Amino acid sequence: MVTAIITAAGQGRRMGAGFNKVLMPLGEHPVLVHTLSAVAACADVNRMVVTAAADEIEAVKSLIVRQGLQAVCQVVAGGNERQYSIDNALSLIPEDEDIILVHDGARPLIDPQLIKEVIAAALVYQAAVLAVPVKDTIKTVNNEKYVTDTLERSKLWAIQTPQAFHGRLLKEAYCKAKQEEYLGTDDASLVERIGIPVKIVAGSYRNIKITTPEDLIVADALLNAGQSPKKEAHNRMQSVRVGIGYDVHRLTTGRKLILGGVEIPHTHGLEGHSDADVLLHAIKDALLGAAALGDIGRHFPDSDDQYKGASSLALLEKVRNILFIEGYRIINIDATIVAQQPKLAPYMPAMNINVASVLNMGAGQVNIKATTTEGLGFAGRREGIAAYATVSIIRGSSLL
Ligand SMILES: Nc1ccn([C@@H]2O[C@H](COP(=O)(O)OP(=O)(O)OP(=O)(O)O)[C@@H](O)[C@H]2O)c(=O)n1
Ligand SMILES: C[C@](O)(CO)[C@H](O)COP(=O)(O)O
Repeated sequence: MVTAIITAAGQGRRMGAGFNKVLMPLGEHPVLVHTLSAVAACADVNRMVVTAAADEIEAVKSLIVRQGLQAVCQVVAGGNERQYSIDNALSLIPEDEDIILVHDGARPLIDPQLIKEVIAAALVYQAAVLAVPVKDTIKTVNNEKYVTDTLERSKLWAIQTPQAFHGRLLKEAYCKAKQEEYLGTDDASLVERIGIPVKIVAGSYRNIKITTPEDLIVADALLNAGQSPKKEAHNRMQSVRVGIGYDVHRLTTGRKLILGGVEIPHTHGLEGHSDADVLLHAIKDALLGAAALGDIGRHFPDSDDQYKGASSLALLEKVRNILFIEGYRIINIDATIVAQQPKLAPYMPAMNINVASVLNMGAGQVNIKATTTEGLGFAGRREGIAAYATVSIIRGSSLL
């Protein structure tokens, strides 16, 4: 289960509007409504806990009801600092929650796909945050306003929210910070203090935090510009890449024949360390290849017992997460199975659905086909089955 804490209990002092900036209008709705809608649009988030100032709880509850989110959204009173608000929210979340995600109510332009990516990264790395490379030169300055140091920009990233963590880990980090009276400006800094490495996931320059009055103007302009592919592409350095995968497994008796995650009745099955799903192996190699991330042997070595008999569909999901973490989305997959027997046509639709659903793709983005070799070669002699796959992926576009 994934719970998202949405922080909305601030006062908006730097905005200087005299009331909470997350309740200020942006386009047709208050800032907080944009944020809640974006988080609710991420299918990987199961429920939300929203922090609200004691005297704004009713206002926040009514926004939640207006959005029809009351079944999945709880409201909790905030504290004097962002960190204390989150501490209150944590007390409503079960000890064994898989992932707890924290997102600023004041970041209304978050792309639901980026929420998905940071959750996927947290599942793999325990702790993950969205971030973008800084654009300005950053210097440290002393109390007399003299520069004391110029930091090396290539190593500097501006940290955003959402930030996602294994549930127990975030609770432990908050507990330690409380005991030691440490006050951080983000959640990852609390986790860093207990010695856990935090993984960076490429964020977006659109994901601004509404803090001062000009931020509202910028957010309004970005909202009006919508999901302009040109702007988003420019911001996230769009690039399309292709990959190829090829695999062969020997046919043998006493094994199941599994292709595209579908068990196919046959006299023979494929030999292998995992379930030997030759089609999914070719697709995974193509995906990793397109992202220049090696191959399945590197990520899931057959010398490792945890992959003995492993489901290739489960490993395909891991490959998807690896690509998400690197900021890639999959455009399309085309694959061919080379098998003399059995006849595979009746099983193609089920294979197509399996691949598309695990990779969060539409059925029309995946094409699986099969051919015989007219009796020629190892496939023709029914000694083995081969599969070829080509894929294209894109980085830096929210179009898919
Ligand atoms: N005690 C607090 C302080 C902040 N927040 C929330 O945390 C997010 C980030 O905080 P910030 O931008 O600092 O908001 P404010 O505290 O409202 O702004 P300011 O610091 O200018 O007063 C905001 O969504 C804010 O509502 C919160 O839930 N509880
Ligand atoms: C968590 C955060 O949004 C990461 O950039 C930021 O640190 C919040 O700071 P704030 O002063 O509470 O706005």
